[in-house]
Amino acid sequence: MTFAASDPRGIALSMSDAAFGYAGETRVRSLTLEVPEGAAVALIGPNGSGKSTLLRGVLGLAELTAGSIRVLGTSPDRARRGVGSLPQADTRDASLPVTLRQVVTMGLYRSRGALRPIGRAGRAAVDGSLDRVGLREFAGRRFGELSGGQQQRGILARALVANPRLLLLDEPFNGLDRENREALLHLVRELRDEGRTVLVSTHDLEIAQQACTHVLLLASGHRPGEPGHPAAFGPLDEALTLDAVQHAFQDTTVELDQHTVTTTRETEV
Ligand SMILES: Nc1ncnc2c1ncn2[C@@H]1O[C@H](COP(=O)(O)OP(=O)(O)OP(=O)(O)O)[C@@H](O)[C@H]1O
Repeated sequence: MTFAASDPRGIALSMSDAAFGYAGETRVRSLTLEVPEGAAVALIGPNGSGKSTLLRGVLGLAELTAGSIRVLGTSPDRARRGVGSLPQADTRDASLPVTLRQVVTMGLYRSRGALRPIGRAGRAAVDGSLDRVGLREFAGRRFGELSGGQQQRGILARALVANPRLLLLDEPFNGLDRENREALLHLVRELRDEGRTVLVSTHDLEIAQQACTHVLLLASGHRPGEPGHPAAFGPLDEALTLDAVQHAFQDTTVELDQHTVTTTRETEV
């Protein structure tokens, strides 16, 4: 199924001065943005700037400590059925004795409930999702025996199986070899072309340029422990400027348009 963008396009995600955090403590703040349906947003920022926290906020798993958020026209909790997510690789437990097919099938539980039989349509959705990431032949393998790149694609198949309108991918390119990276870039473009909305966090500006329509650059707080905040948001060619990158990546080296940019930390706050 595709979600062809109507004209004018719907808004998949909006935030108004939103802030997210844990136990009442804000970790990323001042988020005001509208993401049109069918956009692919690269979420870029240094370690600790709040990329994962923001993605968890969209899922309703991090606390909204200020402002407001609407996901697919409703609250994060109500929107969950329409949202697929790929958490960061280090948060997964690959030791469970389950097959790849079982892992992907878990992606259907949210929409059907774990106790209802999956049925023919569900099995077809699982097969389709495995085909999509090129892993159908590995369906019966134990998940923990697959390579890191294959596990990543397996989790992506789990995120896709319930036909989500919004996909949240947390650092999906980390640790991928060139072949897996190209396949994933291709898939992100394909999902976008189908009218789905994608938010993908990455440290890699090249990925943003190759697969995304929009960029949200996050900067760390001015002092250690302060929450991250946006340095820029908008269509890629407007928002991904050297100034914004320098603001976001203070005191680090990044690459933009094949140029290596070394930025220095501002002494003023
Ligand atoms: N579950 C949690 N409970 C409390 N604080 C947390 C939790 N998860 C993250 N944080 C804190 O929130 C801040 C932002 O972390 P977050 O993981 O969102 O950043 P990030 O930009 O995704 O970083 P990275 O690029 O390293 O993954 C950090 O100070 C981190 O210590």
